[in-house]
Amino acid sequence: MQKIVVTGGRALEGEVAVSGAKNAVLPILFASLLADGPVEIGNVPNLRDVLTTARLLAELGAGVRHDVEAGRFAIDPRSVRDHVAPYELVRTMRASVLVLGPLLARHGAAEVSLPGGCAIGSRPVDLHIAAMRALGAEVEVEHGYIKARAGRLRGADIAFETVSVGATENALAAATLASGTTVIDNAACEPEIVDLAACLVALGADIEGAGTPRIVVRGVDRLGGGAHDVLPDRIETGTFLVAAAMTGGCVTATRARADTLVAVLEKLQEAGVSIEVDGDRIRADMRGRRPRAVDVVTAPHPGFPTDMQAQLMAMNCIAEGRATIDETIFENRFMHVNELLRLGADIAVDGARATVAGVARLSGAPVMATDLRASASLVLAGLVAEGETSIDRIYHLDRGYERLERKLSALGADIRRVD
Ligand SMILES: CC(=O)N[C@H]1[C@@H](OP(=O)(O)OP(=O)(O)OC[C@H]2O[C@@H](n3ccc(=O)[nH]c3=O)[C@H](O)[C@@H]2O)O[C@H](CO)[C@@H](O)[C@@H]1O
Ligand SMILES: C=C(OP(=O)(O)O)C(=O)O
Repeated sequence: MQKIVVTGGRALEGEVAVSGAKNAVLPILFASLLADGPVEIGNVPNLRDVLTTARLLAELGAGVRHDVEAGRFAIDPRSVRDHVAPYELVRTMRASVLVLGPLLARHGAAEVSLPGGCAIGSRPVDLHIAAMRALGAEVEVEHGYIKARAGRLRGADIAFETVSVGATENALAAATLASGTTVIDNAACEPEIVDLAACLVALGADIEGAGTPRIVVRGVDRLGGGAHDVLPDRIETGTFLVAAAMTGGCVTATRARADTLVAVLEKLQEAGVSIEVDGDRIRADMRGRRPRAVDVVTAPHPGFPTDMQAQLMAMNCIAEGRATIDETIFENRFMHVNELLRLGADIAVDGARATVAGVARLSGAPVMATDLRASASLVLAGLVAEGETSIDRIYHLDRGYERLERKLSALGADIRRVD
């Protein structure tokens, strides 16, 4: 199994180009199933989750061409004949549940394996199912599968009791082909929802309010082919900026979107990082300084993203002072704590709150990645730990970061992937 080996101590300097957002490209690729013409998606990151999505789309019968180097995907959904998303694929990628709405709306049937729990929490799908039912589908859960059937879906009022990114995306996609109008209340406001809506509109959908808690979708009879470029990954961007803050370096993230990560930029400024935004470039300058510890409470957008929590915790581990981190989205998203402790961090966890006291130095050790952002936090800690840190199980990292070790190495890190 591959590992990443980092030797800490180098300040990162230079420019790094941000890839397309994992959490936007996955719902968008699934939503292409709604169209009855070819769909071209650009700025597609080369990630394990994207390859899994391509396999799932191909398994359903879609024509799929993936130009990895150009970051382009061409999908022809007209040849889709199957409507089953099998366990073997779904279990490796929770976002597979996003195939439910598009398949149901376009083909009147979908069987999607329950994604199951994962390291960060139980991750139920009750809100996805309730939304499909509200749109007129019959949905049963049996033998580990969500089995849904419908004639044409009917527009409905859907008020989510909890903000869910995925359930909002499934409801939004399905509603585009429903008869009549759908109003989604308490919708997630993440930038990836806005990007999905922009792609659907490019295919001919009629959507208003994406990015606000109320989305209105007027159903149309068909979606045609079209093209869309995926927005930059705000979590990857944030990870590079934290790397600059932790190593006392100066990094410019290019092809980035500062407006999608305001809460993260504010926290970095509070930690003492000088942030400059110039168009699609974000520069984090921390030369000659050590970060101050900052309190963080994760929340739905525009709050501080749970997907940056582990990285901020890594920063607090070597910051000056003590700070608390409250994880309010997922009940078990502190899997990185035990591994950071192995590197010499001082962290105490009490329920959903971690209290981190900054230490003057971390020391390298073998550690194990448990989930995607936990892996990123261990790489970040490794960048400043004395000696060598080797990170095992990096298939988690490859699910959501494109060639992270190459990008960090280009910024001057001593990091390599080994077999
Ligand atoms: C592919 C993708 O975009 N993944 C992101 C998406 O995950 P995902 O869409 O799975 O996360 P949700 O926004 O749905 O989850 C938010 C909360 O709602 C709960 N919930 C969710 C659905 C449901 O049917 N019932 C229910 O109770 C979850 O357990 C969680 O506590 O948003 C998360 C929160 O920003 C991010 O961490 C993930 O990176
Ligand atoms: C939790 C994440 O992703 P997923 O929902 O795909 O597991 C993430 O991107 O940090």
